[in-house]
Amino acid sequence: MPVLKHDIELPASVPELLLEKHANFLLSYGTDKDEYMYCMTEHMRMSGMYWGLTALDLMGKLEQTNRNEVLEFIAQCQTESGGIAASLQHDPHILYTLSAVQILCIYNALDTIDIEKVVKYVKERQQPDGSFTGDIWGEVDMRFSFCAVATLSLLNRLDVIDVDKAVEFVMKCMNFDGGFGSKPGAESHAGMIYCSIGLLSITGNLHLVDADQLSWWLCERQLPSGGLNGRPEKLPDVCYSWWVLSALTILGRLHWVNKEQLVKFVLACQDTESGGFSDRPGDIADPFHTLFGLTALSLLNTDYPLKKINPTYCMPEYVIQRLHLKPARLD
Ligand SMILES: CN(C(=O)[C@H](Cc1cnc[nH]1)NC(=O)OCc1ccccc1)[C@@H](Cc1ccccc1)C(=O)N[C@@H](Cc1c[nH]c2ccccc12)C(=O)NO
Ligand SMILES: [Zn+2]
Repeated sequence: MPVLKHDIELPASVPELLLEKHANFLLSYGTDKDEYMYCMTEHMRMSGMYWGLTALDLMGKLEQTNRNEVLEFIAQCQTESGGIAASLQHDPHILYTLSAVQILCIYNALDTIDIEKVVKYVKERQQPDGSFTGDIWGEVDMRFSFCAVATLSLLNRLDVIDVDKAVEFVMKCMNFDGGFGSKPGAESHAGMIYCSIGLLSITGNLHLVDADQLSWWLCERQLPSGGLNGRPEKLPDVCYSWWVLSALTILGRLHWVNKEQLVKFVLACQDTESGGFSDRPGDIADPFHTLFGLTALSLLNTDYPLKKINPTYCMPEYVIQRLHLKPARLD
């Protein structure tokens, strides 16, 4: 019987949090506009900026960023439809509309865009069955339901959609294992569980899930290396620390994971040369995994000097409080 290899060996010793190196990695990311990775990620530039800015704010480095340049870029990415694109000359999409609104909330600069037109664009995405399309081309995915509800709640405009129908569609995506997939019948995935629990947290419907069964499935993601995967039989990946831990925090069962082992795994994902975090020890660091490595350490209440992250919005807690938002949690 072949031994299935779904885990990795951790190095004997792992470095402490290299905070300054991670700040420099993010601050210098994208300075060389011709750099290969910078060009290859243009189609999700707005999300990339959200990952970098949120991570820098958690490390207390937001004042070292070029606020005016970012606000100017976001204003130029808003299209006639009201939706916001990932980059100049790209088409609007609900994923990047959320990322843009998240950045504007962090900078406390929502007046940079036409809010009424953003609200109209998001409202138009809702289908008769309560689901949401990502853009005008009609792809439905439960991720987009979370994007719609998160965006509208940040703008205090949840009144423009049918929230009950939105919740009804999310619950159709729940599986027998207590998890959630991208559509009714799709297999459970930690990222989708984050989106469904986040939407239920914002709309005050957490009573609809079986917290014990779902939390058990989430804790099953932890492997001997201490890392978490996104589905059974998959390799551990530092970004799944976020998808799993944020959902467990909202469900009031964060203490069910082995914190010490997970912290060791996350610290092992740091790139001691370039700075930043990679998905697994030894891989290339990127802004996406850097944000989710830091949010994991923030949720796990380590002694490192990081601001608190809000598990529902994946934004600094002080920003959510400034907006007077109180997403629900089970205690
Ligand atoms: C498009 N993405 C993905 O598919 C990543 C790929 C990956 C990274 N490590 C393992 N796979 N997967 C991913 O984000 O899966 C988690 C997930 C999936 C669906 C819904 C929510 C989260 C990543 C980008 C990426 C691509 C390739 C390599 C590294 C990062 C991505 O943009 N993820 C989205 C996931 C996400 C986060 N918050 C959300 C809120 C609503 C909807 C989606 C998201 C994101 O971070 N948006 O800000
Ligand atoms: Zn990952």
